[in-house]
Amino acid sequence: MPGIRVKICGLTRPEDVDASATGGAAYIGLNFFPKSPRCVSIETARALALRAPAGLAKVALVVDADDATLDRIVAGVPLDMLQLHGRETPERVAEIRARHGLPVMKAIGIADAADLPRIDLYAPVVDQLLIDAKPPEGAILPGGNGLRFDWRLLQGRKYWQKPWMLAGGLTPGNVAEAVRLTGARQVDVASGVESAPGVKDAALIRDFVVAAQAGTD
Ligand SMILES: O=C(O)c1ccccc1N[C@@H]1O[C@H](COP(=O)(O)O)[C@@H](O)[C@H]1O
Repeated sequence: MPGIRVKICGLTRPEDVDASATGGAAYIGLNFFPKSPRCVSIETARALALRAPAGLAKVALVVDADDATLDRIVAGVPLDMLQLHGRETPERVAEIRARHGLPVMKAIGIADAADLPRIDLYAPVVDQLLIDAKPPEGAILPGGNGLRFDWRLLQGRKYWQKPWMLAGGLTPGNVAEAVRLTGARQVDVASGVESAPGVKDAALIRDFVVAAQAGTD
């Protein structure tokens, strides 16, 4: 069975790119949400993206970004995908995908079974789905909170119309169990591989990728 693909999200420093590449990540996430401790400027994101070796996909994370913001990001940073992590409607997702010519991944927040139909709602208009924990009411960040949801909600549901990633509160200590329970073939992590908010830890990145692979054994 092919290996699991890992996304390390919210890189802020050149050494984070190196750690993600040597650790075996398939994607890196560059965060443009101003309220996040992981937010980077376009200039920093460009430098990080240019440092990534061939084969390491660069994903821009945005939250309800307007066209002008997206235009600046796409013009300034070499990217492979856009991650929409706000309240973008399916119509807005389709519009962004058509305007920028990049694959789009939409984050869907899950708290309980009532949230699952939203996955099918977005599947027709995206290239990938990101199934994340729903943020608590009033949270400042719509993701990156280190919160998990009940992975059993995805048991027996491992196929959707599009490729998907599991996210939300994943750590080197729990990712193998998450992969086993959900059947995920791709996983995404932000806070679970940090020593402090916005500061990635190379050893945790390495441990996370190893543990994610172990979940497929
Ligand atoms: O990481 C952030 O700061 C962030 C901010 C706004 C939206 C999404 C964000 N991160 C994404 O959320 C998931 C889950 O994060 P965590 O692993 O629970 O900390 C993460 O994989 C990012 O894609």
